[in-house]
Amino acid sequence: MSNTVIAPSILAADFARLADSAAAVEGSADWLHVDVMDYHFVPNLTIGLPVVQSLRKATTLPFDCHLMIADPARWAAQYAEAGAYNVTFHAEAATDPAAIAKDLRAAGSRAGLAIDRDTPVEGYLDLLPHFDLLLIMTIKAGFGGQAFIPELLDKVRAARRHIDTGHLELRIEVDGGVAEDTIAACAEAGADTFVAGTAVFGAEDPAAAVRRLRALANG
Ligand SMILES: O=C(CO)[C@@H](O)[C@H](O)COP(=O)(O)O
Repeated sequence: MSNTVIAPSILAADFARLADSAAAVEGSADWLHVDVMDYHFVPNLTIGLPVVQSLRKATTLPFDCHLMIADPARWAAQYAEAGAYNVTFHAEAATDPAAIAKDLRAAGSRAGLAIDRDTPVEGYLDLLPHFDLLLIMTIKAGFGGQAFIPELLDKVRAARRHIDTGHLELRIEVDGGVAEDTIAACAEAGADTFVAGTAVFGAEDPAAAVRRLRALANG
């Protein structure tokens, strides 16, 4: 059975019709990726806890919340309490990532650690046993629709080696510019979890786009 997870990013959806956008990929997607940006950690502002709480009631898809926020120690567990399946925060914004991961698990979600474009992954590999997912950005965090940066797959390769050698149970997620022409390279590098915004919600048929991405990831 395939281990592949496809997580459409609602950043590329119509924000006036978020529930309809979620419904469009129910049955084809595995998770719904929810980008939370606070205009401090990144220069963009999207949605926060009240929207996540409301949207949680509107779809059965598990939420993969990606917190691009300056103070994850203060907010992350509240997304778990709001019903997120997975909550990922940025290594660059955390003074004690393992403590936040512990809080997330105690609050009932899985814990994810995100590494932005300019952050080497090596300094965080020893923390991975505290996490369920490692998100490696394949763009600079902050905006959808950017061009995929293939050089960043070296971080995926390094993380995959470390995870497999250490027999760790951890997903590797890639996010940014993941599309039909880039997803196979991400899978080959060792990613098993794929965020795609424009490639899904920019397509005429989002569910068909998810199916195509899954087929390409699975080779
Ligand atoms: O976290 C982010 C942006 O910072 C992403 O989740 C984007 O939403 C990906 O969008 P596409 O590159 O797939 O359009």
